[in-house]
Amino acid sequence: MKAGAEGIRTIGRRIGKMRFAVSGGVVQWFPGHMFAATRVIRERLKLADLVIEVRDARIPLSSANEDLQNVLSHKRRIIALNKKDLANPNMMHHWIRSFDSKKQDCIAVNALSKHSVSQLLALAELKLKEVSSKDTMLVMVVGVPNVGKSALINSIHQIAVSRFPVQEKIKRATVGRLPGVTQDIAGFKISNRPSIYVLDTPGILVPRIHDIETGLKLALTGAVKDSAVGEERLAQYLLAILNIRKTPLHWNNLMNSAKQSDGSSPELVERVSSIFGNSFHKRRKALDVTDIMYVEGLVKEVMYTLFTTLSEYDGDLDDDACLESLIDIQLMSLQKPLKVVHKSSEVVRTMVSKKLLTLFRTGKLGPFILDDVSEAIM
Ligand SMILES: Nc1nc2c(ncn2[C@@H]2O[C@H](COP(=O)(O)OP(=O)(O)OP(=O)(O)O)[C@@H](O)[C@H]2O)c(=O)[nH]1
Repeated sequence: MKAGAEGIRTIGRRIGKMRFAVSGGVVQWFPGHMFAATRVIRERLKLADLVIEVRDARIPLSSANEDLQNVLSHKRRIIALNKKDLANPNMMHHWIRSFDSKKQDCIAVNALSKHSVSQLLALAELKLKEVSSKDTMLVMVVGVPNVGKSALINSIHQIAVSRFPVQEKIKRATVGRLPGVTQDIAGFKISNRPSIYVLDTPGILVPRIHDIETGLKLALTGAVKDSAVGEERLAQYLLAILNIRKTPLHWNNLMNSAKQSDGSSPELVERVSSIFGNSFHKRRKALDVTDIMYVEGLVKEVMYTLFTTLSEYDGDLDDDACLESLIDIQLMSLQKPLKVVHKSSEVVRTMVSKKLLTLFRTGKLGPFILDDVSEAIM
């Protein structure tokens, strides 16, 4: 196996030209309601004293909405890089520094953690108090689909209720010139003197897909529906990234023990035990072979399969055709650890792809950041 050292940007350019990427054309997925929502957001933004723009920490650049960047950059704005638990912390550090250097407030958050969301709210309060002497201020949450806006609003709601048990929701005058579009704006109170309210309905922005790679990234992280791209194409993209970055080679802690594995289902407990050593037996007793152990074993098997297929591959990975052939081998080899059984190889590839995507999206394959910080613009 040979592969040159490549930066993420070069990887992106290269992948964008590969057969699986080009074959389906540029990713397009713009449900009509999103365009209407963007119009409403533009109107509402006029009322907001501060905007929390939620982006996916795994794609800090690709999850921005370009159409509104002009408007947003003239507002007081905090960029919340959400799902930080799924993002590589070292690379995240570089991203935060990059935003800082452009005087853009930015914070990495986990919308599912109240502690993390409290930190975001503290920053929002600080920013508002610094610059405004108004008695009542409004914070608006916006972001492209699936970045965690609702999860964030839910956590904010819980924090708001714990601070102000009897929540007074505020009402504002009709917003927007369009008939039938949201008449009132309601929010959760998070602070007194000044009164700060966070609008309870997040704004959904249309992601801007300029190239194939951006589309694939948005789909891989869930901002664009899988069906707009196709699961297999997405899995091929994911495998291309993993192989070019040589990520499976870093999973080498599994190498020795898992070599004895044969991949058959009844052997799972023994194989997992060989990977985890004695600690597995202790945990297994305590948990009585729970689903968690099953998934952990499965993940280790997947990692080991990707590790062996990559390390044993003797083609030149700088060559696109070789990389594609490795990806093909891997998609078929993953059938066993992912326990996919079907007569049709097409169905097998789709099912393997779906399961692999789930592992990636739930962070089971480790934390990632797919965007290149050197391309950062706001
Ligand atoms: N791991 C992780 N998952 C998160 C986080 N925030 C949200 N999620 C998950 O991401 C998925 C999407 O979250 P939502 O809050 O529905 O995202 P949204 O931006 O409101 O999505 P739309 O309604 O499509 O615009 C859900 O499964 C959440 O549980 C986070 O910080 N970490």
